[in-house]
Amino acid sequence: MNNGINVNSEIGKLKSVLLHRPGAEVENITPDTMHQLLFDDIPYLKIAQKEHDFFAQTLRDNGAETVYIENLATEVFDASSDVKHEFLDRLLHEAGYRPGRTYDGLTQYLSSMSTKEMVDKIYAGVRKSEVDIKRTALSDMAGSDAENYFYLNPLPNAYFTRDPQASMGVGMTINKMTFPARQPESLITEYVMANHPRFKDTPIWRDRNHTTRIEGGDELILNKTTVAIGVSERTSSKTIQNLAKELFANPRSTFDTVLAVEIPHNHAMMHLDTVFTMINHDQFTVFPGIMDGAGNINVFILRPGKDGEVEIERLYDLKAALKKVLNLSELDLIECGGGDPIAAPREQWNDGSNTLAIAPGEIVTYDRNYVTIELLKEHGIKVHEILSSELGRGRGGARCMSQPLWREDL
Ligand SMILES: NC(=[NH2+])NCCC[C@H](N)C(=O)O
Repeated sequence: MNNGINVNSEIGKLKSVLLHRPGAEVENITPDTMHQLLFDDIPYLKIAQKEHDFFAQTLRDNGAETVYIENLATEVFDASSDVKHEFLDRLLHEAGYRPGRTYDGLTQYLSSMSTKEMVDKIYAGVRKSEVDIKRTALSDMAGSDAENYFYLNPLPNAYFTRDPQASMGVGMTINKMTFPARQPESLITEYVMANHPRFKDTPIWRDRNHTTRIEGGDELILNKTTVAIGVSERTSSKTIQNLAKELFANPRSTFDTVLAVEIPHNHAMMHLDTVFTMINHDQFTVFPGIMDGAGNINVFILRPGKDGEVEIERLYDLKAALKKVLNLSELDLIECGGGDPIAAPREQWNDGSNTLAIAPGEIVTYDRNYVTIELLKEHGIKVHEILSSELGRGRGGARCMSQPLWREDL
């Protein structure tokens, strides 16, 4: 076991990774709620679990320890009932409950379970019909509260462990998520990071108690000194500048360059890693749809400036910007779907650009994106294919489903 965090690249050999096995929460999606829950369909849970287990086994077979966030949270709450009760209080507060009949009823209900059952229940969601709370207010009977079947909504996106936090060097960002559907996920991270002995003394570069947003799918570690961050539907430019300031100033951080990449703001490309991933020292996957007709895209290089300020250089060419920050004379951008006008968007939609590097030039990716896979192989990449019928319905691939905790340094 490797204690703490060590992630100084996207491609160093993967030694330890944080996962969440999809559970009952996935069966608490309905056609009425799926869009608000950020899903495009309702996965078949039994198959989604099989596919997820296959993914996890692939990572273990290749030398990575798989750590499940639900187990870390259970360990934390088992170790201290004070921490457990403080967490429940925060969770209920953030869901809008204040001490009173519903708050007390939910606290009692959740505390009566074993800790593991409680954690699983928090992911699954708590239905109104399963708790005995007298409901007498008008809002219980009329309006949108009455229409909602849940006291606590399910967290079906939790198997995309990439997003609520991001390992960066020896530290982490714990993220303020954009949509309410995902906000409790990073509260769980906060409690794990603050209380699990495994992460004692881990620096938190930025916590979730902010109004501006960032998500892990936008945070890519290019090397020990450089991160790329998407300006996206989920991550704001303000957050990026503030985080850059913190990374440049904090003596425990090794980062002195942030590359901000502006991508279209829409659901199919909600994070940078849905359109761009690093797979080798000088090789990347990229979805051509992020550039305009002339091949341009807004990229910004942020570096330490005078008096603790951040200096910003604007460029319009992703390749040129990457060469500059990585100090490379050549690099290989491999287009999703080979850049074909039909195959590229189809495979991007199914996370063809969302690859997880487990070593330099060696990746894990969904089997269904065969056009991209062929091309990757032609470019010398070693590909481990994983099953993808159900998992992809939540719009995330191998990178989204994994949060590296430890990579070997290059
Ligand atoms: N790193 C990623 N690209 N994660 C994908 C997350 C997908 C999830 N349904 C969401 O919308 O939040």
